[in-house]
Parts: sequence; structure tokens; C-alpha cells
Amino acid sequence: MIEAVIFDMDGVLIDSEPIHKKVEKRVFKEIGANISEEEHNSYVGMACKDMWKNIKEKHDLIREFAIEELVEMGVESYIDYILSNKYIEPIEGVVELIDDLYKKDIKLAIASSGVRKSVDTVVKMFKLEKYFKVTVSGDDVKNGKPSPEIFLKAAKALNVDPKNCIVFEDSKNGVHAAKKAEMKCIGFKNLNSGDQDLSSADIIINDYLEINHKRLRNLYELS
Ligand SMILES: O=P(O)(O)OC[C@H]1O[C@@H](O)[C@H](O)[C@@H](O)[C@@H]1O
Repeated sequence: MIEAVIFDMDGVLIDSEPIHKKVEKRVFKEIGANISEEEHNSYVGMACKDMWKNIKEKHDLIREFAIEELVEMGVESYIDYILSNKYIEPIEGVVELIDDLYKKDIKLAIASSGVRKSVDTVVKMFKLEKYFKVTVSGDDVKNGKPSPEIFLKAAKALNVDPKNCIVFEDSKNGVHAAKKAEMKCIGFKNLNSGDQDLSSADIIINDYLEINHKRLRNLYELS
């Protein structure tokens, strides 16, 4: 039975992976790091600090930069970008889905690898406060996606059994995190989130119009 639905943020609520990538590419250039598109794609869905930790281990050139410094360089530009682009809207159909679930008394949360400030900015910008009393950011966990910690923390805050949660995710790292948390996972194929292998998800959708409360319930009946 469904007790809760947990939404990833970047690439699921807001089409922001291209913004992250743009900002990160600028930082790569500034510090002289040569990161291939394939390597960059493998970090989608990870907390910024984990991405930089991985890059530091692989690329000698950026040893001199502290992780906190690298995180800071990207985060501020991301927030400035979304705040100064007032036309940015939620991904089509997602707010209608959230509203429908809310009206059916399904508990809701956001679990995003983004920093706390980014999560709060997006929730406020899209006026989602009413729906999401629980939000867990990358700053709130020790181990980011693909570790299941962020989803387990959200389930705990909602006071629900992880097995009764459904997660919406657009990245390979996020889908793995959800499945390790023993939750159902709907892979949202967002072409702007790069080439993401969502094959571990229970179902994959291309559009929120493909999903509704009834189809979510069916996920449990089929298993
Ligand atoms: O978990 P979410 O909301 O998809 O967040 C993912 C993003 O979180 C950010 O902090 C990273 O810098 C991005 O590169 C990453 O893709």
C-alpha cells in the first residue's frame, strides 16, 4: 500500500540538470579540470560535495582546492541563475500530480542531493510549501545518493515504512539509492538530465501524464 511519495528535485520537479552542468563546466574551466561528458554524467544526482570528492581523487590538477571552496563556487551561481530567470517553471504535469496525491492524503517529501539553500529556494519559488512539510537535502545526510540514507531519512521524518514509499527519480544514482532503500521507484526519463540508465526502476515514464494515483497503486498490486 502507498503511504508516501518522495520526489527527487533536480530533473524531477525543476528541469535544472542543464543549469547544474553549465555552472559546473564553468568551474571545471576556471580550475583547469578536464572532465569528459561521460564522467560528468556519472555524477548527476550526486551531492555536489561527493562529485568534487570523486573528481579530486581522479584528477591531480585540482588537489589544491578544498572541497568546500569548490562546492561554494557552483552553488551560488546555481541559485543566482534560477532566481534571476523568473520564467523557470516546474516540469509540466508534476504540480498537478503532487496536488492529486496531496488531496488523496498521501504523505509527500522531497529528497534532493542539492544543498539546503537550493532546496528551500526551489520550494519557495514554485510555492510548494503546502505540499512538502518534509524536505531532506544533501546537507542533511552523511552519505549522499547512491546511498539510500537520504530516502530512509525522508521516510523516517514522514513516519512511514520505506517499503510503502514510491520515489520519483531521473538519475541512475537516485534510482539506485531508492532501490537500496527498498522503495518502489519510478524512473522519470528526462532527456535534459543526460544519458541516465534508469533500468533498475520499477517503471520508467517519459511524461507525468502517464502516471496517476491509480497507476501508483497498481505498482503494489503487481509485486
Ligand atoms: O538529488 P537531485 O535533486 O537530483 O540533485 C542533484 C544535483 O545536486 C547538486 O547538488 C549537484 O551539484 C548536481 O550536479 C546534481 O545533479
